Amino acid sequence: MAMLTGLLETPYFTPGVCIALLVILISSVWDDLSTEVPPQRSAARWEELVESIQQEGKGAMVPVCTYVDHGGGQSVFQVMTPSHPTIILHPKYIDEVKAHPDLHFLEAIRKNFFANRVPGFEGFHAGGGSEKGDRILVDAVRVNLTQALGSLTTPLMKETALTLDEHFPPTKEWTPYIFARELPYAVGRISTLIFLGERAARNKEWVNVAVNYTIDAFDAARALRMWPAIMRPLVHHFLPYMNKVRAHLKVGRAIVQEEIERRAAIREGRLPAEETPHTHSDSLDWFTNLATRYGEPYDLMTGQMGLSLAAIHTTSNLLTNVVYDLAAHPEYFQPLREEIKAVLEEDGKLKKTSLLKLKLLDSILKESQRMHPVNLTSLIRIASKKITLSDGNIIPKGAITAISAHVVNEDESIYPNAATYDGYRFLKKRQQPGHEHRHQLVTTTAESFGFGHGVHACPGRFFASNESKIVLLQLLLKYDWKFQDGVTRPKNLEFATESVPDPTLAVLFRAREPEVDLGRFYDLGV
Ligand code: HEM
Repeated sequence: MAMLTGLLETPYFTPGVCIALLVILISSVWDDLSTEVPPQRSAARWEELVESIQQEGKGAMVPVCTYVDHGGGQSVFQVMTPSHPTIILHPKYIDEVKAHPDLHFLEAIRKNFFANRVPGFEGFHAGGGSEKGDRILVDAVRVNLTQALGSLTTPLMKETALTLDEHFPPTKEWTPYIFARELPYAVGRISTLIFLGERAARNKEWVNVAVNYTIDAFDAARALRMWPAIMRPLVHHFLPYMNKVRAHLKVGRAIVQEEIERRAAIREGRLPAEETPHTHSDSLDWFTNLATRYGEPYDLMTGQMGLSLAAIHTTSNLLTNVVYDLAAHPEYFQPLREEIKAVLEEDGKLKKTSLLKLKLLDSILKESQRMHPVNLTSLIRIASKKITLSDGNIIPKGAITAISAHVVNEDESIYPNAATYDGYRFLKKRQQPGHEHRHQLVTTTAESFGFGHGVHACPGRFFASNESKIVLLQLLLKYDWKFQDGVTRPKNLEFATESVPDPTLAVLFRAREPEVDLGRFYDLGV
């Protein structure tokens, strides 16, 4: 006690404590400090970005593709993105990167989203950082979801029909919809049916969280990056965007918890089984089983947010690009409808294999993805060691890297007339002997990596493909759509590495009589 009193009385005590606290603070944010983008170079809020990009000359960020085009043929160079300096690699390195043991995908995401140091970004760190924890989300999607696809086509067909009727009520008159803004809620509902069951899918509060957590978390990250790293542990408490993100998590957690408890009550006989619309095993079951198998604790709620982050806006982005591309090329409507009609009539019901037969639809999706990938780079990684590439180029330890996608997507030797939209492009490629499977939407290669490539290639792409085809086949049979008079296919908004279809454009929709009675393919009476 006397020693403690003596210590408190020394003139070194207060400065010593202050220095110790400063050291703790600096070391806790050192990772961010060491690679900080100066706040004035950080991107503004999303709405401001859209506005600034639309008013030419005020762009807050220069798109990465500008650097690639003007990079003087360099195959490795560094750019500032809103989050970190990023080393952009030419696609010729893709085979070296795709399975490199010292280049890590989830670590890169963790770094971009403050490594779980700021409450609110838990959805980006669903696995908690352990190897087994991280595998739970990936395996749930790669194994459980993909294996279930065969039994999911009918529920997807039904939910899509109900969802489209709600979000795009069919009318005889041409009706304008801001499609890009409305679609994420439709995709959010349809995806939730598969991830979390019917009750959550029909719960608007949940769909709102699932859709807006992603948007607000990206905004919050941008807002937080406007502050120097050393200030972030303090300012995050006061930023309105951060509070919004944390509010989403709170609402989402309550809904997931209620669903968990409801299912437990049914299992234990406290609620009658018939009250549950839980018709198929879903991510709550998959996560729980995998967590038990791997002996790893797992937060089911953050797993859900991880799924929403990965699935909703990526799929909506692809579908919006297809809708814009088809509005610009209405000559594809008829052949697509004929293909769908032929397959539905031949199969009598929509099977997983029916979707494989929709080869023109597959080609159309892949062409839109080629011309408008969701990200202008792919295979984003962080180097855990200094890496020397095969040609001697060096990636320093701790650097974030990404492969430029548009160099390949616009390569005339791979895609002749690359700047011209050709909905038949991949169908024709598949017609070459031996190439039947090489050019499907879900196939990733060194020439087509909109879903990534290699060990981290998107495990959700089989589901995304099926879901997209089901939404499109219903849109095509039930509606005509077009741009308003004088409007042409809007250019996507590109900033840093992101590419987003114009989120403000009104597309005109009008109901039509489907060639096939779609009611036969699902039972809306349930
Ligand atoms: C059109 C829709 C989609 C696109 C364009 C897309 C794209 C991607 C890309 C580019 C990656 C990173 C791959 C890499 O770096 O090598 C990725 C990873 C991932 N995606 Fe998707 N994705 C889509 C839909 C989905 C869906 C629907 C799900 C879930 C059901 C999903 C779950 C995941 C997961 C869990 C990862 C992480 C993989 C890992 O850690 O190894 N994605 N996705």
